[in-house]
Amino acid sequence: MKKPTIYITRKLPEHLLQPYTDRFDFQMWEKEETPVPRDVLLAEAKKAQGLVCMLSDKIDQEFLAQNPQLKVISNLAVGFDNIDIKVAHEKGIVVTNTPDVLSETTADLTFALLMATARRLVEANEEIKANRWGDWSPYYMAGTDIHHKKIGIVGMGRIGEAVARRAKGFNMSILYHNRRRKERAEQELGARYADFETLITEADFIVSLVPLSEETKALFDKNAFGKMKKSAIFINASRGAVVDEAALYEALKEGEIEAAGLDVFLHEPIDSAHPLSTLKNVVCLPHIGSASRETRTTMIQLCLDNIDGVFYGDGPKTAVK
Ligand SMILES: NC(=O)C1=CN([C@@H]2O[C@H](COP(=O)(O)OP(=O)(O)OC[C@H]3O[C@@H](n4cnc5c(N)ncnc54)[C@H](O)[C@@H]3O)[C@@H](O)[C@H]2O)C=CC1
Ligand SMILES: O=C(O)C(=O)CO
Repeated sequence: MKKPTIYITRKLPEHLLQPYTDRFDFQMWEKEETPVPRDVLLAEAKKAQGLVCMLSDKIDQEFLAQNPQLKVISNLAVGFDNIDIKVAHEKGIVVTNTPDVLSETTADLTFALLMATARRLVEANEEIKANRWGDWSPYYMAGTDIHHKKIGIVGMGRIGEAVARRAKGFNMSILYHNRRRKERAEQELGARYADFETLITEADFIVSLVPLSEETKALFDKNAFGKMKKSAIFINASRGAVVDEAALYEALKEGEIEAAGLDVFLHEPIDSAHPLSTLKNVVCLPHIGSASRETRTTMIQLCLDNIDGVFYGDGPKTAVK
């Protein structure tokens, strides 16, 4: 058979594609750091039987209506809120994502963000860069403790559990909220299930690791921030849209909560003019949860293996159901 054409929406390293080139004809957007323009994506995808896409590509009804010939869409992410799964499935297109392989790396970053926010690491580093480090004084750059505090994890899935394992190592008490109770995690980690309201009211650190869906859109709103402790620290490593950003800004500015650590935003990328990045009590990161060299390589390989499985094997390793 003729080699299937696979369109890749961002420049990926040639050596990772090389093992598959006898079986696929790869076409690729030429830039690594700039997303493919919509018109190019629409034109190129029409010539392809498979697509490797990124979070920044909107695989919506319009795209899918124009590309019913696609057999597989392989998303370089575990989150798939950029893809209209229902419409893709109606058209018989297989959608795949990259679960598990990024869980530990994303949990490392989430916990690092929690620590950086609680202990004001970014602000402290800025003190030295701006030559403001003076004499020792008792409360200079004092943050808040992490050990023995209460963490509340909203979305106790693969990454949520990996964060809970890290929290256990810091002797934290662990609350979680999830669609389903997880008895195994409760036993292994001493985690306690709580409804959403109890979790946000009681936790010292509230960590969002819940996927973006109609149910979770703006889950963290004015009402939720109003219920948190004044000393609460909010961490978001899932998707920006689970937060009402204006409400978060108000809560941080008015001292309704103490601080926030954010890896994700409603409209990415943000810049220094974004209201949340102007606040001293916020640590902002440019969506780097899974960004280790090892994990990004593994994610790319999994994307390609999924496509390979659809065309030449027993199906994809990790299909979105
Ligand atoms: N910052 C970053 O770079 C990264 C962000 N992510 C985000 O993290 C999310 C979670 O990834 P995984 O842990 O692999 O997913 P997962 O599917 O294993 O876990 C999500 C958990 O949330 C729960 N959940 C879903 N809807 C809920 C609701 N309405 N209320 C309560 N619980 C609900 C599910 O039951 C599940 O246990 C991804 O969807 C993605 O948005 C993932 C990787 C990297
Ligand atoms: O995998 C995801 O969902 C991300 O956000 C990036 O790894």
